[in-house]
Amino acid sequence: MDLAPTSTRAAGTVTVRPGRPLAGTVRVDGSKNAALPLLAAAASVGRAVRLSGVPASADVQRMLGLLERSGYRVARPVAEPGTVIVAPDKRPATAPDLTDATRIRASYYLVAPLLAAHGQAALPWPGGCQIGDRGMELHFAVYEAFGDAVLLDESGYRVLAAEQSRDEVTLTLPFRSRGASVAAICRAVVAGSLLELGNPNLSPETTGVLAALRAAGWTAHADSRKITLVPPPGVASESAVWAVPGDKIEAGTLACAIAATGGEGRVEGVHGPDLTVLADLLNWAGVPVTLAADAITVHPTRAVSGRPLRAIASLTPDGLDADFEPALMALALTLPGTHTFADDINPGRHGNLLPQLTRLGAVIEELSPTRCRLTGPQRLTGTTVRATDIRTGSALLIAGLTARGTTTVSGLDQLRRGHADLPAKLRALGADLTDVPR
Ligand SMILES: CC(=O)N[C@H]1[C@@H](OP(=O)(O)OP(=O)(O)OC[C@H]2O[C@@H](n3ccc(=O)[nH]c3=O)[C@H](O)[C@@H]2O)O[C@H](CO)[C@@H](O)[C@@H]1O
Ligand SMILES: C=C(OP(=O)(O)O)C(=O)O
Repeated sequence: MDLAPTSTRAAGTVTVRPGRPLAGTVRVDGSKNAALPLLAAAASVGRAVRLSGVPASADVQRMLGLLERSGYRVARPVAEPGTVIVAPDKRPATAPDLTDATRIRASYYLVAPLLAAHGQAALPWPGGCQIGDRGMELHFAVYEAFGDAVLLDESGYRVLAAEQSRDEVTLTLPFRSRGASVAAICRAVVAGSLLELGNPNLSPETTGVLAALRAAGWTAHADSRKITLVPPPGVASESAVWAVPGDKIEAGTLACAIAATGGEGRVEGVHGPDLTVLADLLNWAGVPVTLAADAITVHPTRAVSGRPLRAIASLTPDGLDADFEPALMALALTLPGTHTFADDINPGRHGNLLPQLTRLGAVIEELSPTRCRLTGPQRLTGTTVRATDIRTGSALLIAGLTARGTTTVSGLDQLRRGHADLPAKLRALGADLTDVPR
């Protein structure tokens, strides 16, 4: 069963009009970028895992369909929306058709589950947001460190499992790739190997997988130097119970939207510490926010700070997640001061985002293809714009809330890849958003 990624009834375009400052309380969904690696880890552990908080976003639904076709049973208890139970299934007689793996970046997480089910993984090159050249050579170095063979061609890649699993695998990543770190963790789980991974990614999405494995019997340690993962001494058969954390990017986006309209509100259902870097930036720039264990609150702005926002995406521990940057840019257009932005991780992001904001009248100085500067506040004027990728879509909704007149945002299918329904959450805070029927 392919779990239909996008409802054909869902609007492809939305109109946004400015109105009252956003206010109220809203709850985020589970995080796409946390759910995807947790699903891969669940399929890698070789027993049933009950995962709650699984969002209805299109990429996650597509991943569930891919797992089903890869040899995993995916049950959805009707009485528990958002919960799935992933368990090994009978191995399909024929090689699975995974051509739609090309639609999402995170299809790379399927390698370990496929190796567990079939001894090999044959996948097309991944897709997802078109935000620059998005390599996979670190993933291949990971598999080779486990003794696997990797074969590449124009259409995709094949990983053939090592004949003999290695007791211990040690490798150091050249940079802190989240995808390659999770790939190494899931591969170690399938191989039953002890893993020492140097220079790891320590984003909450990666450490969340380690926490889930700990709950299932693995011993895991992570610091900025390395991740150590030790398999459990025996084979456990009881099912594991994991939860997808609330979406930190959705929470940050909603906080930026509230702040951009000069409103006040509370965004719940998120792990507060995941928003520390964002909250520090907002407070510095004069947007008062407070974090609780499970929420971020945006308070009314009291004084105009004029302090420059510096939103520099980074893979280092405690760095700013690149996916926050577009929403911060839309917010900065309302804040006094000269603000700087950089996303060297996703080199095509600004190439998507800046032309769309410019259509709304934003004046942004491009310092390089990945760095820019703008001085706020700026007066935007509504026009038609396009959500070329998930986070550009989020930024355009925020910008539309502050622009004069009507902003028409098309390409909502992109936005829904990452958020089941971000417009509905904005409406719950009072935003004037209207779906345009297809
Ligand atoms: C599904 C998911 O979680 N996607 C996120 C993930 O994407 P992505 O999978 O790109 O993230 P990684 O952290 O693995 O990679 C960071 C950068 O290094 C590049 N790279 C990575 C591996 C490799 O073998 N070769 C290579 O060149 C990637 O193309 C990317 O430009 O992190 C990005 C940066 O935080 C986020 O914007 C994405 O939302
Ligand atoms: C870039 C993103 O997604 P993906 O890596 O899945 O394309 C994103 O979530 O903003």
